[in-house]
Amino acid sequence: MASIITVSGLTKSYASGFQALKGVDLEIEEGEIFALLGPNGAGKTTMISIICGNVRPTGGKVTVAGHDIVRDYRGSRSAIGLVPQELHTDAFERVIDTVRFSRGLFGKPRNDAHIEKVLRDLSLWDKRNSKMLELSGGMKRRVMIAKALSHEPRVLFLDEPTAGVDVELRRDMWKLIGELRQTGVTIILTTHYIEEAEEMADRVGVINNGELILVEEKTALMKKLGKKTLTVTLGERLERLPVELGDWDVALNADGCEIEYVFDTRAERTGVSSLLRKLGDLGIGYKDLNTQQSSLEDIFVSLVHQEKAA
Ligand SMILES: Nc1ncnc2c1ncn2[C@@H]1O[C@H](COP(=O)(O)OP(=O)(O)OP(=O)(O)O)[C@@H](O)[C@H]1O
Repeated sequence: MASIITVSGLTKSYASGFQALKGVDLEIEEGEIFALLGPNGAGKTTMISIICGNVRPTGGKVTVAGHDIVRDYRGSRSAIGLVPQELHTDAFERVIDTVRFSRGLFGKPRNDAHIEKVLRDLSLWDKRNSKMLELSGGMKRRVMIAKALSHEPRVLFLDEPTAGVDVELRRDMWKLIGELRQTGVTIILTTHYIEEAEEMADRVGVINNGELILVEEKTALMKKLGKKTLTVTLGERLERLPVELGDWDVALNADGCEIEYVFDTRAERTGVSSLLRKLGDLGIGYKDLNTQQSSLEDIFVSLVHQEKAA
């Protein structure tokens, strides 16, 4: 698939001398949902701000829809819709006016049909004449997305789209973002919520300390780096783990009714069959076996941890 954003050798040193980005290379494919993960201060906002033309890079090159972000700022910026973290709109402005106004900022002619489509897609059409102060928090967030989509961008940046919202609203937002992708827009989101990336992203990038330490298809990433946990539901409750199981990374859980064994799926010998044999030898019966892939969160924590150790 064609790239809609190309980032090569991107560096950023702030006036303080702090190097926030240390040579980032990244290609974003048209139509994908890309999640950028990273701990606080990793460089996510710096990178997005550079791509959107709000912060000047120190070195490297970025193009958006074929436009160089420095030499052709207007061309690249008009291909981008940015939904910032903070909600800022005039409390007394009507929904439809604030969305129309955003379109006007890009010098685009009025297009009522497009504005109506955006508001309908975001379930805001019924609220078009409401003042901003009359809306719930979730609706206000949707208005920010409507504003970002008002000038028909090809790429939508969402900076922590669900920061500080309740679980239900977060799920609504995920559904909405999934629906937006059906319209063909490329979506890049930053998030601290790993389950957000796990739920929605096609690819995941992990940035740490100004470096992109990993970019991978989400499913491949979870398979490749994942560990699995085998849960053995015991026939009878155990008081304690037999010493004979000391060779395996096992724990006794669920009040003595389950043994959990964490193993590396990539290992030549996972230890699963020998563990089960050993249980048989010890006369420990089981009722059920279940394996579970480790979450993106486990993978992320271990990646960042490895980097720190290195
Ligand atoms: N204007 C600035 N001047 C100096 N340093 C800055 C400036 N803006 C950001 N930084 C530093 O650059 C680093 C990266 O910041 P950035 O905001 O890009 O991180 P982030 O990954 O978005 O973090 P968070 O998840 O906390 O928003 C941080 O150490 C930050 O203190």
